[in-house]
Amino acid sequence: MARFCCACSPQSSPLTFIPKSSSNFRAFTCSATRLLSIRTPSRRPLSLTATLATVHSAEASGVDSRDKKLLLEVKDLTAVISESKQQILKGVNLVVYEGEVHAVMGKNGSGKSTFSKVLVGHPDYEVTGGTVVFKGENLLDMDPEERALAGLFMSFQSPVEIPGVSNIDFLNMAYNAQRRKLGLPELGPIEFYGYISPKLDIVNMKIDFLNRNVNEGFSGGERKRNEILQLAVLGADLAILDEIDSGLDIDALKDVAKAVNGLLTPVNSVLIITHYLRLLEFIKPTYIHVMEDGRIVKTGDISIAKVLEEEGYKAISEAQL
Ligand SMILES: Nc1ncnc2c1ncn2[C@@H]1O[C@H](COP(=O)(O)OP(=O)(O)OP(=O)(O)O)[C@@H](O)[C@H]1O
Repeated sequence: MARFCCACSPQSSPLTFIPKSSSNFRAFTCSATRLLSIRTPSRRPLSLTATLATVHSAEASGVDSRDKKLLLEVKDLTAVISESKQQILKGVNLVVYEGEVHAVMGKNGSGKSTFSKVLVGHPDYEVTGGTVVFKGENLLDMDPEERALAGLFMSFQSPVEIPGVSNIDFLNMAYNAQRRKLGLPELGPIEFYGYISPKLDIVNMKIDFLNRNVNEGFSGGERKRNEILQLAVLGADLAILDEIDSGLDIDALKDVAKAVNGLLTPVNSVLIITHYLRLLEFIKPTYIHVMEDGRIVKTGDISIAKVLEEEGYKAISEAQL
């Protein structure tokens, strides 16, 4: 089933709801506007060298990749900022199979969000090299809407507000746009209410949030829950969650992690961008990648996050020597 992240007007085809720039989340690219991861020498774990090897995901697990279906394959991806032509991604390689949870960690400014935005086709960035294959198709050939319809969902680091549009109307439109594309009948307001109501429990959100304008006046934590609600409504083969844990209190973090875990199936995958081990203790990642200066420089298991938490990124750099 094809899935996507957000949609626009009831008349328009479903469109990926992409903020124009990180600093101006009220500007959108589509007709949505109208709508509205070591060491210190003495403490280095024995297994560290193996853990920190830069390896292909399947090789890292020892799992025979023939048993799993390939979902996403990124090879030598390079990208620049469209306006300035400054290179941010300098050759990203990543392989995601169905049912896997990948976490991308890395210092501020290492390129994590840029990588995820490039995957969903954000216009702020221009791909200058490499390939991205998603479910056997060339992702880079698709516009953002097609990427969403192909099953890519992204929750942004700073979810946008949509003044004048209620959450339930927005989600209903998005869901119906998806159904139209699939040749399915649309759900009217009452049917959609029946569909979405149980999903509120997944993210522990009160029903009142459905009638409020999208993200308007929402606290940071409420915005993040709302993002996961969108994911629960629309579904995704690959959900990219950019710092879904930022600004969450402990209970909210657990709720969001539980919701994400509840949405995981053997055939879909999650790419989580995070700075903290605490989220990864709730959503157990299959692999952790460390991004540095626009490249994934390390791949391994949860122990990477543990070492990072204790010793910081210096440990990663030292381990490379
Ligand atoms: N649209 C843009 N315009 C100007 N600079 C940009 C733009 N997008 C990204 N950058 C720059 O690219 C670099 C990587 O940014 P990015 O947001 O991808 O980092 P990050 O690893 O996600 O950081 P953080 O952990 O702080 O969220 C940063 O130096 C950032 O300032």
